[in-house]
Amino acid sequence: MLTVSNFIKSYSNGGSNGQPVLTIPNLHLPLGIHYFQGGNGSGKTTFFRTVAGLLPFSGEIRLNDQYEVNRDPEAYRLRVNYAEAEPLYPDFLSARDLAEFVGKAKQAPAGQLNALVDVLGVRAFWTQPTGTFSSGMLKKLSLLLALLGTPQLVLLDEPLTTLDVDTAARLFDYVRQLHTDQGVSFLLTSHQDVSLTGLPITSSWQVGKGKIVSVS
Ligand SMILES: Nc1ncnc2c1ncn2[C@@H]1O[C@H](COP(=O)(O)OP(=O)(O)OP(=O)(O)O)[C@@H](O)[C@H]1O
Repeated sequence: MLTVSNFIKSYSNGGSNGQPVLTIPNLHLPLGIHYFQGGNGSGKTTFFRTVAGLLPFSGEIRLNDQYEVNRDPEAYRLRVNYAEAEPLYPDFLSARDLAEFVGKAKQAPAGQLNALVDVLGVRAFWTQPTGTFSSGMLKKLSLLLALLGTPQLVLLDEPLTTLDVDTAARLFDYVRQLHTDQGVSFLLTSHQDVSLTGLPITSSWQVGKGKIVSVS
């Protein structure tokens, strides 16, 4: 499903003293739900943001042996969605403004947005400016945006953080269904016990010391 090769990511602004934050000679993730763990500052968000096509890097990231993130950016980004660990949006935009915009860009099927509004429980603050949102409300919105369209891969960075228990249960039921019925793959990070999601984890990975290694 996802192949990463000859990957080197450094920040050019002097972060990590200009040393690579992550080096990945070769990583192949089959269709599935893959869990990435690691301490603060180990590189999980850097990895997810790069796989989402948001950060420059050296190397190749290819989806389904077909779409390379830099060579086929439109096709790739139509198929790979990302929910940030700590989402931030322009204060004056409402959940509806953002969802309608992203829904169009991601070619969301008819009726999908309405269903996701119920899964994530965002109807109560649908037209409110995001500048007034609590951290949990922002999290729900970011998860909703990441599920719009027909992605083949969804990256969920810390989906458990700040999410209330009932919403988390509905979200992970929905994720399980997408995986089982439509073959959607997921990458997850969590500082909490990932078994709380109830999801079948295909593989686990440890991020640290500039590398990603398999956890058996
Ligand atoms: N925009 C940036 N500019 C420079 N350095 C950065 C930037 N973002 C992250 N880093 C550095 O990259 C390294 C990895 O950070 P990253 O945010 O990927 O870690 P993380 O595993 O997601 O951490 P956490 O669990 O705390 O969220 C850290 O050394 C951090 O200082």
